[in-house]
Amino acid sequence: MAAPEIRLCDVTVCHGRRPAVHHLSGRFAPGSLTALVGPNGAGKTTLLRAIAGLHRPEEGRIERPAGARVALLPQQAALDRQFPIACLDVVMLGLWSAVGPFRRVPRALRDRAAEALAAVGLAGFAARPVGSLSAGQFQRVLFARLLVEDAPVILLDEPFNAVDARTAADLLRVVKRWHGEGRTVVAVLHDLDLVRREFPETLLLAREPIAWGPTAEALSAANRLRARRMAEAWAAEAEACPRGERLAA
Ligand SMILES: Nc1ncnc2c1ncn2[C@@H]1O[C@H](COP(=O)(O)OP(=O)(O)OP(=O)(O)O)[C@@H](O)[C@H]1O
Repeated sequence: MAAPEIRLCDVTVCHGRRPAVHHLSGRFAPGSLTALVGPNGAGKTTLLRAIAGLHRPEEGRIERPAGARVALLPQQAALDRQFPIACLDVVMLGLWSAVGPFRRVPRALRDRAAEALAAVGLAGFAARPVGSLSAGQFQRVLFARLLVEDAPVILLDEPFNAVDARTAADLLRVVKRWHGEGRTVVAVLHDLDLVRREFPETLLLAREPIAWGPTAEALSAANRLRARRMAEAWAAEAEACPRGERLAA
């Protein structure tokens, strides 16, 4: 799979006037596997949403080739599961770009969605309402949706949160398969041991970029300390500094 490059050019993303990501530059190389780490409130979710095109940067640019598809796995906590929808229907939501809105899903694609459920260990769950699933089972359904979406760029927001060790190991295998297929994968993670073991690249963010590169270097003790200090020092009411001011500094 030919994954596109994603380039961030001096990107600042705000909520209101407050920056969640401040003057970030760098690139996700095609086919790279990157952990996005940082303290709570460091801007990780906001950055993923901006890369997915759901939040426009106030300053700077996020460059990717026109038409390059990006799939996003949101945090489970951000999703409402109390609506009457079956597992297979959730998986088929990943087909909307192939099928189009309000169109009947062709048989072959329905079969593909059922195969994706089986691939994440949920064969026989097609008709189960998602409200009846455990957190780990629901995460498997969301991974099945990503499987059918088949995007060259995959963004995962805390993919192993609230799942047990076996589910995490199964889902990690899926992530590694995507990486092996040449897709570009970015995952927000808090488990630094897991990051060191499994993720070759790391972007350490504390609203300001702290480090971006090979994981061992990015997660050095000095960088982690700098990230913690930056997070503690950031005033909640601080506003973004304009680019010109920054360049002059
Ligand atoms: N919808 C919103 N409206 C206003 N402020 C927001 C909104 N979403 C996030 N923020 C603020 O932006 C900052 C970054 O939040 P974000 O969720 O991107 O951080 P995070 O690194 O993903 O945090 P965590 O590790 O806790 O999930 C925080 O100060 C947060 O309060």
